[in-house]
Parts: sequence; C-alpha cells; structure tokens
Amino acid sequence: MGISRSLLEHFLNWVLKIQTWQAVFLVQIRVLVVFSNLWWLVSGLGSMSSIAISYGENGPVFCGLKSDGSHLVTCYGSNSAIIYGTPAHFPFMGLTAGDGFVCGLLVDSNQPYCWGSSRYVQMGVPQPMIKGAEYLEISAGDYHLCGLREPLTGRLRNYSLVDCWGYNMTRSYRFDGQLQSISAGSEFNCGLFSQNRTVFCWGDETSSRVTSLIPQEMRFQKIAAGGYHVCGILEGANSRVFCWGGRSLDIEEEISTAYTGQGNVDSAPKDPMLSVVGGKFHACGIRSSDRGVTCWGFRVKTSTLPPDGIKVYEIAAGNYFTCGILAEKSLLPVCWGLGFPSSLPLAVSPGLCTPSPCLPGFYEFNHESPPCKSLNSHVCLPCSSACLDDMYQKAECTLKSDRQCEFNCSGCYSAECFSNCSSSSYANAITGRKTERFWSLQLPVVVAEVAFAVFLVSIVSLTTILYVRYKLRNCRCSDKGLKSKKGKANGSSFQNDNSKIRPDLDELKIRRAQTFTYDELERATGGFKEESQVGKGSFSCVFKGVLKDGTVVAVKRATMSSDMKKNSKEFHTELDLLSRLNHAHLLNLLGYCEEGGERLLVYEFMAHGSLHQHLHGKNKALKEQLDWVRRVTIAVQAARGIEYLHGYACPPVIHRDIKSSNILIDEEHNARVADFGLSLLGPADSGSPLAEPPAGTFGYLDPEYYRLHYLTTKSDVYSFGVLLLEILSGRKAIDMQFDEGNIVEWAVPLIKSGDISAILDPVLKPPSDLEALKRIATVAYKCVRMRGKERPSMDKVTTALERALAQLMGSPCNEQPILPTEVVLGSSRLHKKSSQRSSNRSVSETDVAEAEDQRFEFRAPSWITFPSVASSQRRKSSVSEADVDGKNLEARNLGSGGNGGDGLRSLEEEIGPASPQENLFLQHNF
Ligand SMILES: Nc1ncnc2c1ncn2[C@@H]1O[C@H](COP(=O)(O)OP(=O)(O)OP(=O)(O)O)[C@@H](O)[C@H]1O
Repeated sequence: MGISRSLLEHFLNWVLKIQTWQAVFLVQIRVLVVFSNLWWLVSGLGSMSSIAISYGENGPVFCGLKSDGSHLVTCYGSNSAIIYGTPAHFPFMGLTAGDGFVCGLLVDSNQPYCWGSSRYVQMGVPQPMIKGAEYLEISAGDYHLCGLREPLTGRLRNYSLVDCWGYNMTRSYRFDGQLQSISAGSEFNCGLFSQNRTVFCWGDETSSRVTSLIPQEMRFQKIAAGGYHVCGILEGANSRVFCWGGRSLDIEEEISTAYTGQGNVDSAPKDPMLSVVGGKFHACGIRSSDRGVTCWGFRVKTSTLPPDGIKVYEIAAGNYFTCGILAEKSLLPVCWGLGFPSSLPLAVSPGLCTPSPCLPGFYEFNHESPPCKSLNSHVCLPCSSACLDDMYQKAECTLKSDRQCEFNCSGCYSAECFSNCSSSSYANAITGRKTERFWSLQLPVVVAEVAFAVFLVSIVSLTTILYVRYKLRNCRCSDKGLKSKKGKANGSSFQNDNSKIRPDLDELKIRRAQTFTYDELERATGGFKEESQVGKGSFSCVFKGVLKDGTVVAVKRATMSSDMKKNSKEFHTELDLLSRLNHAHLLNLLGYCEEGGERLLVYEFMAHGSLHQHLHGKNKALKEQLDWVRRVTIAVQAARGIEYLHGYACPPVIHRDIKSSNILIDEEHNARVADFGLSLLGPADSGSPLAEPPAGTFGYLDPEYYRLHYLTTKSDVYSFGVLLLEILSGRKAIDMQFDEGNIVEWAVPLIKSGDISAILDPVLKPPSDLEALKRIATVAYKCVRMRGKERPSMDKVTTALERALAQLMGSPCNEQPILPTEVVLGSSRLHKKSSQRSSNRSVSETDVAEAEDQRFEFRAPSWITFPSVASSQRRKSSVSEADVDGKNLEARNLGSGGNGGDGLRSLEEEIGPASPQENLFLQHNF
C-alpha cells in the first residue's frame, strides 16, 4: 500500500509537471512560428549602462538612473545593503553591478563609487584609488570591478589603462593600443580596441576559455561579457552577434542538468542586433528590426519568458533574470527570468548621456523631461535597421528620431500586421479574404505542431516513468523488511520540500523523539530565562535545561521572527532529519514540542559548547586547551559524522551548513555535528538543480553550489575544508581584520607553496614533526577546490585525517595516549550513557568488540543504514572518480615544481599503504 500510494503521488507530480511543461512548450512553439525565435530567457552581468542588476545570495536588485535627467540613482529589490546604501544625492554617469553590489561612475569626479555588501569590492570609492585618476567606463564581474581610464595623453597616448579591484584582480593593467570599452564577466574582463576593433580578454579563473577562444580575426562594434562567455555585435552591415567561451568547460555538463536550452550560448541567432547583454549562462539582444528581445543559451527551468511583443531601448542582465526599459513614454523597466517581479514602478533613463552630438547611425532620445543634466549632453540611441518583412520604411532615421516603419497591408503575413491593418478602412474591405488566407496557411502548421507536441510529450512521459522506476530501484538501504519505507523516500529525487518526506516521518518521530509540552520545557529552563541561554543562531536561541528526571538538555527555541514560514521549515527539517539519523557524531535529538506558535527541539546537552566558541571565543585558555591532537580528533569525528550523512544515510543527507558553530563538543570532548535546519535529502549522484537560492553560511558556502545552484555532497566537503583550515589556523572563515579576509584565499596559496607553518595557529606550539599537519592542510586544500568533482569524497577525507591523527599521536605504543579509542572515533560511544564511559580507560580489543556489540544492540530500528564498516574496509572500497581526478591534477602540480611536493601529495598517496607503525595503530584503534 505504502509503495503504491507513494508511487501514485510521484506519478501524479510528474504528470502535473509534464502538463505544465507541455503548456509552456505549446506556447513556445506558437511563439516560435509567429514571432521567429523569441523564446529564450536570459540573465547576466555586463558593461556600464543606465541600468544595472545585482544578484547574489542576498537577492536581486535593479538599479537605474532616473528618467528626469537628474542622474540620480534609484534601486528596487531585496538586498537591503544595496537598497539602504544607495547614495540618494550623488549624480552618476552610468551604473554596473556584480554579486551583492552596485557601482556608479560619479559625474563629479569620474571615479567609481560602490555600495552593497560585497566582501571583495570595497564600498565607497574602491581603494587603492590613484589620485586624480578619471574613468571613462566601469564594469563589474561577480566579485570585482574594473574601470577604463580616460584616454592617456603624452607619451602614453597609445596605451590604455584599466584598474581593477576585488577578488584576485586588484591591480592596474596596461594595454598597447586604445580601448574603446570594457566588459566584465564572472571572473574575467574583456576590452574592445578602438582602432582595429578586436577584442582582448584576461583573467578567466573559471577555465571557460573565453581568453583562448577570442576570435582574433573578427571586428566588433561592441561587446558584452556574461558569466563564462562573451558576445559581441560584429562590424558591418549585418550587425550579427558572435559569442564565444563557456563551451569547453565541464561547467557545460553541469548547467545542462540545471538549465534547459537548445544549443549553447555561443549559438547566437542570425538577426541583426542593436545591443547585447550577457547573463550567467545566456545572452540577450535587442533586435535591430523591431527592438524586440531575443535570448539564447541556457534557461533556468522555472524562469519566466520575456513578455510577448515588447520593444525595449536598453537591456541589462543579472545572473538569472533580465530587465529591459520599455521603448515607450513610461520608460518603465520590465523583467523576466527567475525570482524577480516582472514590472517595476520606477521610470529610468534609456541610455547614458554623452557630451558630444550623436554620431551617424544614432538618434537623440527625446522625452518630456530632458534625460541629461547638461543641455549639451544627449542620450544617443542606435537607429533601428530595416523594417520587418511585412512593413515598409516610412521615414529614415534622423538625428531626432528613429526610422519609422508601417505595415504593408497588402502583404500581411504576421498576426500583428493583420490586427493592425484590420482597423483601417482598407483592411475592412479585405479582412475576410485575408483571414481566410491566413488560416489556410497556418492551419496545417498548427496541426503539425500539436501532433509533434503530443508525440514529444509521450516520449518524455515514457522516459520519465522509466527514470523514476530506475531511481526507485537505485537506492538500496540495508534491511529488506524496510524496503517499503525506502521506496517512498527514494522516489524523491532531491527533497527540499519537507512536506514530501513528512508522511514517513510522523511514524518515525513518534518512535524516536519524545514529545514535550511547552510547560515542561518552560519549567526545565526556568522560564527560558536569560541565564539559561547558551547560544543563539539566526533563527533560534538555545537554552540549557534540566528535565524532571534530571537529564540535562539543550532546548532550541525558534525565535519569533517575521519569517515564521522559514522558522517552521527549518524546525521541521531538523526534526525530520534527526528523527531518522543516528550516529555517534551527530547531535542526538531527544524530543520536540510544537504548540501554537512555539517550536522547540530538545537535544542532548553539549557541555563544552561549540568548536567556534573554543577557537574564536574571548577565552584564550579555552583555545590553548584545544591542542593539536584534540583539534585533529574533533576534525576526524566531525568528518565521520558527515561521512555517515553522505555515505550511509539512505537517501544521503547534505547538511549544507557545516561550520565551527555547528560542531558541538560533549562532556568528553567528542565532536558532534549539529543543526540540520538547512539539510536536504537526495541521492549523492543527483544531477538535479535546486530551484531555491543557495543557503548556508558566508565563508563556508561552496562557490560552485552558490554559482550553479548545483548541490551535491561535495558542497559539504567544501565547507568541511574551510572548517579544517579554521582548526589548523585558529582563524575565522571570514575575518576582515586581516588583509586576506577569506580563509581559503589566504591559506590555499601558502599550502600550495609548502609553507604550512605560516598557517598554523600561533597560539599553539607547532608539533615537532609537521608531517601530520601537512597532510591535514593538504586535505583541506583539496576539499576547497573550486570544482566539486575535484574534491575528495568524505570517506576519503576521513581516512586521510585518521591517518594524520595516527601520525600526530606518534606511535601506537605512545607512552601517554592522549585520547582513548572511543574518543578518537567515538563509534562505540553510540547510545551509551556518558557516565558509563571513562575518558582515561585504555581500550583492549575485547572492549572494542563489546562496544561494537552494544552499538548493534542499541541501533535504532530505522531504515537508515548504519556505519558498521571498519575504517580499513572503507578505505579499500572508496576510490571515487573525484579522487582519481584529484590525483591527476596533483600529478600535474607536482610535475611543475618540487617545492611543497610533500604538502601536495595526492589524496590517493595520502591513504596509500600505511607504515608498519601506522598499521599497528590503525588495527589497534579502528
Ligand atoms: N545541544 C547543545 N548543547 C549545548 N550548546 C548548544 C547546543 N546546541 C546549540 N548550542 C549552542 O547554541 C549555539 C546556537 O546554535 P544554533 O544551532 O541555534 O545556531 P548556529 O548554528 O550557531 O547559527 P545558525 O542557526 O545561524 O546557523 C551554538 O553555536 C552552540 O554554541
């Protein structure tokens, strides 16, 4: 019954999705036939304009120069740092925006001024700023800003200077030749030379090959960089667009699962274009014939299409949505894509003001209020080219107005033309005949479209059903008898909707977690008094309490915030997950209470608080107490907890918020992974994207997940890598008191250069042999690789850390074993009362066996499988693709220089044959 109900639900879900998709598809086909190729969506980054779009984890923002000629900026969106930081009284020449920030070119000083919340681009006038430097244009990438200096004079007149600030780019670049304009992509920049109209790009941390694929022989009128590609409008009469980059990357594979789209962003349409903008994985252009919008490239599945038949003066793109300024009196922006309102209530300027008269090919924009402050300045818009096929040119483009087209009513074949002409007297006479002719032409097309769509939908349905069945078979949990439950869970390819997992859980909750009344918990915590509060998170406060039976507990109480929905979601996620998970190094949930608006979770109390408190608290003694062995032990234990989530829970769990404040330390200094409020269920190999914006904590957030919304267990690996760096260095993940505020950016180059001691916490004396810490630093460095595929899996990480710990502890016959086995690995601690344990006991093999027995004896009757594999067994079976990749990469790194070779040994080597001493230690302890 369970299986069939669940299957039915899934099937119905799919059918619904297919129907929606079918409807969209049919609309798309119609639009394709009638209005050529108006069906792609965009989003993007780009060059300076009168409008700019910022994106990022704090939400999108649209900013534009007001249409009243004041040059003042107005913004709309959800990133409060940008909205509240908008300088209301500074006039700007133009705007550009990146991830979490917007910059404008100040009218008065010709220098950039930025506002928002970027960690990389300084707010205000970016520093260092060369005194007296003036800029012609500015352009922002994801985490950087570049400015093209005003043309140089004297002996430097044949050079151009571009100054950049932000992630990896703070320096000046000098170019041989004059640059007309610049455009910034995600992590690169391009410039267009004025004389030979060729393009030069530099940067490109993303290996999207924009720099190597530059079409040397092509000449461009203008260029626009997107996330990983560049598009340019070619010189010459046809003004076609050519795009390059973004192709050769494996990124392509990844985006193809997260986005829909025929072809790539480099298959630009043939239509002549007036303007082009680059989105993250797409591009959009304004068609020269009718100022309509055409977009191409990859489209986020759930995003909206550009409104039918709009005409725009200018467009700009964020990462997943695009906005255009309507080519009508209102000058209102209209937006499409993902996660932004479709229309915005602020009239904005359609272009930048230039002090010189408009050149041939441009006309001067006229509006009721002059668009520029100075009467000598003008907004010059490019003239549209030839009219549509069933139109004729009534008037040419002049300095004062664009060319005018009118429908040729005797030769209509577009619906627009028919509807237009039907209002004229001429058309009245021939309407009947024309409509008949129109339908006689269109009917076979419509029938063919419908037949094709039905065929396609059938194929998709069939494939979907086969895929669902395959997926249902794929996730095997251990116990046969539990299959029915697993079937239900497996059906959800990637759960971020907790309601879907709840039916299974109600049962489990009752079985595993006790319900408490609010009164009980209020009594236990002394009325949630301030003195019992032991911690505070974004959505909750944590109190120490004592239950009636004397058990000391931690009670997590959701704060009464405006975002009750989010609170409730996190509460249920945590409750659901903890009810089904069980591991020595995960924080145990004892019960919960949900009464009225109150939501409380009751956990085991962790006497030593969080790792964050130890590493970064004011108490230096606490930090010193955490010596190297303790730190590495905590790392091993936390790694094991995460490894369990990824490898043994079924379906796997992705924690999404691994950080030092979520690693708690119990009475016996064992680490426990806590806080499952953001966790998601999903198969480890899921290729599905997440529709919701990435979540996690700044500094720990996997950049790949953040950029691509593509979540795998490797995102936790990244966060764990940051945690390892934090443990080694004692620095916070983000600490702006240092020049290099981001721990990854600071530590990775040092590790790569083999200078491990430079990153070690100065509070602790370095161990006599640095080898073990070198190994850990190497693991950390591999965990924080930009590409998830190149990061090791958690089981590899655990094994490497275990080996490092063994090495750090000297030898198996260490005179003073610092931590006993159960503390080192903790598995035997599972479900054992702490009082039964002795932290100084030496553990014999019999003890281990007993502990193992106990583990099985007390194992919860959950369908979640349990890690019963010995470390050594796991080691043999865990050669993942990623690690092999990693190995190759390392081999290359090593080949190029011996320095730091040890530090950069591949993980494969890391866990290669153990020395006899290590073997002995491992056999004894693991
Ligand atoms: N079981 C527990 N025992 C003792 N202290 C705890 C326990 N659970 C949480 N804490 C303390 O409360 C703090 C807040 O925990 P919580 O999980 O609510 O938020 P967080 O993870 O720190 O932040 P955020 O929710 O923003 O991610 C922890 O950092 C820790 O110091």
